[in-house]
Amino acid sequence: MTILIPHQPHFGFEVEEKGNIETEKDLIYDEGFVMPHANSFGHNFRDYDAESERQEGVENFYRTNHINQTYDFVKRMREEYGKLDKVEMSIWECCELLNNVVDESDPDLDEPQIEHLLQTAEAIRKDYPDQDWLHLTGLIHDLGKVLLHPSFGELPQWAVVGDTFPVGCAFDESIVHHKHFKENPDYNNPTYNTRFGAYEEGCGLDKVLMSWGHDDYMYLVAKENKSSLPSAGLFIIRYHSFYALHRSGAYKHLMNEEDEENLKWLQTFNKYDLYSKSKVRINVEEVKPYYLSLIEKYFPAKLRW
Ligand SMILES: O[C@H]1[C@H](O)[C@@H](O)[C@H](O)[C@@H](O)[C@H]1O
Ligand SMILES: [Fe+2]
Ligand SMILES: [Fe+2]
Repeated sequence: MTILIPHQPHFGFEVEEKGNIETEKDLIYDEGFVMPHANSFGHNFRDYDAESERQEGVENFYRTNHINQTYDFVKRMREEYGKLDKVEMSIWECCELLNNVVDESDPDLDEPQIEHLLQTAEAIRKDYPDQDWLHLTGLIHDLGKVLLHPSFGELPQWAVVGDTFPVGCAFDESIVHHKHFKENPDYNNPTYNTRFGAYEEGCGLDKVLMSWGHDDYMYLVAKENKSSLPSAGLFIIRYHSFYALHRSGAYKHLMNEEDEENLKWLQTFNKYDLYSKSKVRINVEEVKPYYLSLIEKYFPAKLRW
């Protein structure tokens, strides 16, 4: 089976597809999975200009996010949260904790987070039954949102969720609500506001500081706790909110060869992350044993967060 994206703007990259589907009626396949044409609110997915009350909140979110995510801020957060001295818990305990947090940046989702995690993972599992690492990546990719929880200092939304982007070089125009960067102190700083800024051509994304949030934090948690997920899994977790790259093709000049390889998996993953968002609930108890077995395979029983 293949997930096909209706009315999808150009991706900027060739995405590996497992088949070609041309007409809308073809969107219905094997087990009846239908790619939704609209999100739960009746809008296109990721329509940041749709007029609604929810959008106003989303734009406010991005305004604060764009003003405050500076190079210095990101460095400080990476140092502080890289210590992993806040909590000790298992991956599943974290999934449960996440259920109490709300993501104010997302125009497509108002379901509890655990639903989104399982919807993503289960949709991938149907299409890629043999890639168990990718199922688990689906389950855990958003766990970094626990930073919103009181036991993590209750970080504000703008420091946890939303799309991410590099800091330390110019903010690309393709970033959602780009205009609000004008109020970011780095915007007028000549060290940080050029195409390369603090970086060099082909230096590799690992060298690039990304705006602070749930992606990079969860990557640090997985890496430091010695997860055996393959490099593509860690890359997906770390850059899944980097739409300027994986959707618009910006910042490619900072990538190295390994990034290019991993990006293919990220683009595959993104379809499931985005288009599986729906009101269809997954039976948690039914699928829990399967995911617990994957967690056991790729992670220690308790992790430092
Ligand atoms: O609003 C969403 C949400 O916060 C997702 O978890 C993140 O990965 C997306 O990039 C963002 O647009
Ligand atoms: Fe996310
Ligand atoms: Fe997600």
